[in-house]
Amino acid sequence: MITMDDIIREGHPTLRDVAKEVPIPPTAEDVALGKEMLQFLKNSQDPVKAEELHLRGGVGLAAPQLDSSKRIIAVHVPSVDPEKPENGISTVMYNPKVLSHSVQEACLGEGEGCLSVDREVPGYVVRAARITVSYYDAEGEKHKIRLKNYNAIVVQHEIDHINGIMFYDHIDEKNPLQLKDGVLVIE
Ligand SMILES: CNC(=O)c1cccc(C)c1Nc1nc(N2CCN(c3ccccc3Cl)CC2)nc(N2CSC[C@H]2C(=O)NC)n1
Ligand code: NI
Repeated sequence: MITMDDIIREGHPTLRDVAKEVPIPPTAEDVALGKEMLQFLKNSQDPVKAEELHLRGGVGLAAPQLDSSKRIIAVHVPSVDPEKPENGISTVMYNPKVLSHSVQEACLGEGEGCLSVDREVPGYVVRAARITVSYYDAEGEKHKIRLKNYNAIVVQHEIDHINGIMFYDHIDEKNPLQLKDGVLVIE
């Protein structure tokens, strides 16, 4: 079971590597890793388990954060509206790829956090508001999905990880809290 001890922190060189594509269909090892990553996110959002296992809450995790330089990400974003479960996303993506994105940009109003960054880094992380992503699932089936708002932000944050990019690389150092016109602020 993955705990915080398995998550490498900023400064560890693997976080800056470009991760390698995994064979499709994924190997049994990569399927097991993906399952563990998703379970970690679910545990991290469960008040009892998070307390018991001292987990920081997360909605996304990338294999490089476990010192495994592979293009595998897990996202478990609960829908804010229980009546619309389809607004959340819970899946493991193998070799995810952003096929296209909106010109429109968006950011989280409260900035971004990362399980590999043990400090608050204030500032807006401006990303595409909508993306079209292709990826393979654990069975090796290809998917092509459109994401928007929070789901799009999270998947972009995790795909950054498999490209060696940290969220604060996107923050404007001079004006971290300045917003260009037209950037959608997601609360
Ligand atoms: C500096 N200000 C901030 O961090 C920040 C500050 C306020 C609000 C937000 C919204 C912020 N931002 C931010 N909050 C999150 N969570 C909110 C808490 N939540 C969670 C925690 C516990 C149980 C269940 C859950 Cl659901 C887990 C997710 N997650 C991310 N990111 C950036 S994209 C990948 C994603 C990630 O999983 N990071 C570990 N950013
Ligand atoms: Ni992160």
